[in-house]
Amino acid sequence: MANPIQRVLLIEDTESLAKVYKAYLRDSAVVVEHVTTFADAKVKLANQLPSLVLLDLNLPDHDGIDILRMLHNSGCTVPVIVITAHGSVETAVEAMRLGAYDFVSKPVEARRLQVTVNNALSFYALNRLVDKYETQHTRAGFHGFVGASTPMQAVYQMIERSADSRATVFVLGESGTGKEVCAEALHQAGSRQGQAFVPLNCAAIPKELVESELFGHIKGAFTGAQKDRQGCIQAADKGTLFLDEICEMELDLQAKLLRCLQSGKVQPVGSDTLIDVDVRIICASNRDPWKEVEAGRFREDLYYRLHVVPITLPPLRRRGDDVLLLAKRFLQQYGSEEGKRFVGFSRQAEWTLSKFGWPGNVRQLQNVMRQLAVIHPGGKVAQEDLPAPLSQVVCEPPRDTPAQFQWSQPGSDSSTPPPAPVEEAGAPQSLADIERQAIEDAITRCEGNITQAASLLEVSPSTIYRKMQVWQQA
Ligand SMILES: Nc1ncnc2c1ncn2[C@@H]1O[C@H](COP(=O)(O)OP(=O)(O)OP(=O)(O)O)[C@@H](O)[C@H]1O
Repeated sequence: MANPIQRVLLIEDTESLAKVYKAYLRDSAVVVEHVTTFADAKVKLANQLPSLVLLDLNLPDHDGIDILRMLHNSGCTVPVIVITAHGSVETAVEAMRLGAYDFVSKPVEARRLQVTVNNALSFYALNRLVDKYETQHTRAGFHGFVGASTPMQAVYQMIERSADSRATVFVLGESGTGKEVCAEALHQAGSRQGQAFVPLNCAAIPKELVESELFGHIKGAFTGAQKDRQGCIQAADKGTLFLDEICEMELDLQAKLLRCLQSGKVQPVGSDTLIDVDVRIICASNRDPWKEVEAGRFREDLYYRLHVVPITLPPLRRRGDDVLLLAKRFLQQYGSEEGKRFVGFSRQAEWTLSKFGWPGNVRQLQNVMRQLAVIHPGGKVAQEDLPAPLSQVVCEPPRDTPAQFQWSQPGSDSSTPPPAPVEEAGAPQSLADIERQAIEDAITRCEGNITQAASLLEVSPSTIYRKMQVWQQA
């Protein structure tokens, strides 16, 4: 297909020079439209954007740099080549700052003009192609993420858009959905990527030590503080601090964190000195932070300071075919670590994987695949090869009726379907019911020990406690 005609808008108040430039560009396969004033240029640009603007800064009715400023402020990516007789360094710098593609001093040589115009047009065409490709292309992964589902495309876009900002991102999502992966992606996709990424899990550290972990301490600040120690905030200076499980932070510490964020200064425990820091904060929680505010466990002022850009990670059960994409990727990875080659799953195994509720999300899927890679000899994985809790699921591939699951009774042989016909099996269960049943079953099997049940299901105990709280309130 022939290339479309490229339109060049020439903004030049001297008619004779305009004629010269048009002559120079005669062989460049462009149509040159010429205006002599700022006002006419504005009208032309408002009617139709050209492929390129050739701009003389010295116009009779206005400073030409304002054309550049106008295009820049509107986010327009049309390349602008600035031509001026008054080629001062300041003007050149200002023009470049406003996004000018090139800066050409008068008298303009024919070859110089032809080369810069042709280069700018190719550059612009390429940029448009990349933009088109990026918006149309569905990504099967992004930084540490694997996933091509629509909800994950929205997550990738949010990460891309907020990566370069200093605004705090609050990552929300159930346990194991990839909140830390998201924080790292935000760091890697942004301009702080070469600097430190410091994660701090506020729930994993004894409460009395969190303050010193965050702000650092000086020697003698408390018993056991034998030397000065830098905290995470200082360690993340110029980079990113990831505060995981932020809702677990004590209220008095929340107040100190807020002061630090507002002042941009950190005060180590036991010290009078305030130290300047430049840190981008990303925080995460698997609780709803606003509910924590309402319950009086999270400061409202800190909530507003942190909850600037929320990114919610969908649970794995809402990611459609991503389950299989992830399962295959993990199995391949762990299989090759075990020196085995896997060729995928049987149809029924795929169906079970994709219809299972995955209460522990990607982390649980990861662990199931790791287990499979160890216990399975390699090749194709069948339904009966799937480890617990999937092995306990009797599933029936869909016919005309909705998908259905049952937990097999103790003593039954899951490797020998045939699955019960839908009518005999009772009413179809929702995913929430299946998840509840799985959790209750695990708790019974572990004789009420929540920690053991959590480890059996590959989720954190707090996930189970949270679910139980929801059931009690229902
Ligand atoms: N989309 C994904 N692609 C590949 N790996 C993933 C994805 N999501 C999560 N993971 C992996 O799953 C595991 C759990 O992820 P991560 O720790 O980020 O979850 P989390 O939401 O922070 O969990 P928690 O709330 O329990 O802290 C990690 O090993 C991570 O690498």
